[in-house]
Amino acid sequence: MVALPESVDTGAFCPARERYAAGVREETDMSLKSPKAFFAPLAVGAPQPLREIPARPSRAIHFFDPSNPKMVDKIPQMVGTVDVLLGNLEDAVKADKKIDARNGLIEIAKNTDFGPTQLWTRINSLDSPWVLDDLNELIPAIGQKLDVVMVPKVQGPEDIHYIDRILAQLEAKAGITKPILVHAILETARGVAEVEAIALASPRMQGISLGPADLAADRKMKTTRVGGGHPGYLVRQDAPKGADGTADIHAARAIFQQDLWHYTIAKMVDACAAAGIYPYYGPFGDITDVVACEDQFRNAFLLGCVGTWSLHPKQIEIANRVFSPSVEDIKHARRVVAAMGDGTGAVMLDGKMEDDASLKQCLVLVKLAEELAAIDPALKATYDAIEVD
Ligand SMILES: CC(C)(COP(=O)(O)OP(=O)(O)OC[C@H]1O[C@@H](n2cnc3c(N)ncnc32)[C@H](O)[C@@H]1OP(=O)(O)O)[C@@H](O)C(=O)NCCC(=O)NCCSC(=O)C[C@H](O)C(=O)O
Ligand SMILES: [Mg+2]
Repeated sequence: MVALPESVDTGAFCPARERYAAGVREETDMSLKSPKAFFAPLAVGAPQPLREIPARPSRAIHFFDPSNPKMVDKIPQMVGTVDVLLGNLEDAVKADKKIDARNGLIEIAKNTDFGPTQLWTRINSLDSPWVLDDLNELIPAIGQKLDVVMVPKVQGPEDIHYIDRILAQLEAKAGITKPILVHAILETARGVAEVEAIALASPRMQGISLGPADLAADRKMKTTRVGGGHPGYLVRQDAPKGADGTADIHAARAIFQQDLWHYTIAKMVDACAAAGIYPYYGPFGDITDVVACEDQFRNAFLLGCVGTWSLHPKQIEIANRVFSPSVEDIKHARRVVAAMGDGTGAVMLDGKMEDDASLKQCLVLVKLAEELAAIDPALKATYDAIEVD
């Protein structure tokens, strides 16, 4: 039993202090060196870290500015139509609105029943004058309702360790019973180089999103956009031979625009999959080009991402559709599952060989469809109506 020092204020009830006073020290491990210590709470009285990140649907992480009354008005009616509502405190919120945004988020969180919709926030960057107050004020006020804290401009695992410890201290002080998860944005060159270490930095790590705009600036790419492609990043078809046998470089040739983000998304997906956490595409800034937005989202879905950001209400429907397996995919997946019986061996289906590896891919889709159907009644009805021939 450890007695509290005389100097400690024993006024208001504080669960962490009570536990500390009772000598509950063995639950934490300050060394952080052994694999066992990885799952120890980082502050006495903080909730036990999760051993597995729950697979909660998060097709669209919808950004809103809690200092913008027009956006705030729309939040209650968005509950249930989007998987994640994210109160953004960082970029896109004007400097003189930072405090309003933080207070606005606290108000919305307190006064809204989020039902099946998750509540996330994006805090200010770790080098900003606002981040410490963001955490100090949000966690005691609404920590029990916050599912995930998104951390921008993460450079390496040390940034996650820093947030991890502060969250544990604040959770303990506020008596929060479920651990708040952490999501990193991949938007610095060093962050990309360290993505595997970031993904493994804490049991709180829920996932990682691509931040193409800041990443482009940090890498000194020569683009001026928020995500999406670029017409100059292309491959051109070979020139046909001219009459003199040399290449006719002026002949009409097909050009194929390439994906600027393929390498980074693939690297992020591998890091997340290896760590058991979830990868996301980020923002698509051309709000009017819903077609290219859908293409970018679909590329990310096919590569392994589970969701994306939506910046405008019109992007929510696109994300929900693209990040839900199609009827055709589920129909095919169920046929393969049925045809593969106990899952071993190989069979022919429509002229194609199916084996345990293609079965496993099909099971990824079937499992995702089940998870989405559990929270989306319209999608459930669609999937239930599928008839497998
Ligand atoms: C992009 C916007 C600035 C567009 O806003 P606006 O011009 O007002 O659009 P509309 O007139 O079409 O809006 C119609 C109504 O819908 C409301 N609205 C708009 N956006 C939202 C929203 N996100 N959530 C809720 N409601 C919204 C408008 O207020 C209109 O209402 P009304 O007048 O009553 O009909 C704007 O959409 C916006 O600011 N979006 C969020 C931008 C954002 O969060 N950016 C930060 C994320 S991207 C980033 O940070 C980059 C990344 O980190 C990286 O590095 O890559
Ligand atoms: Mg950014």
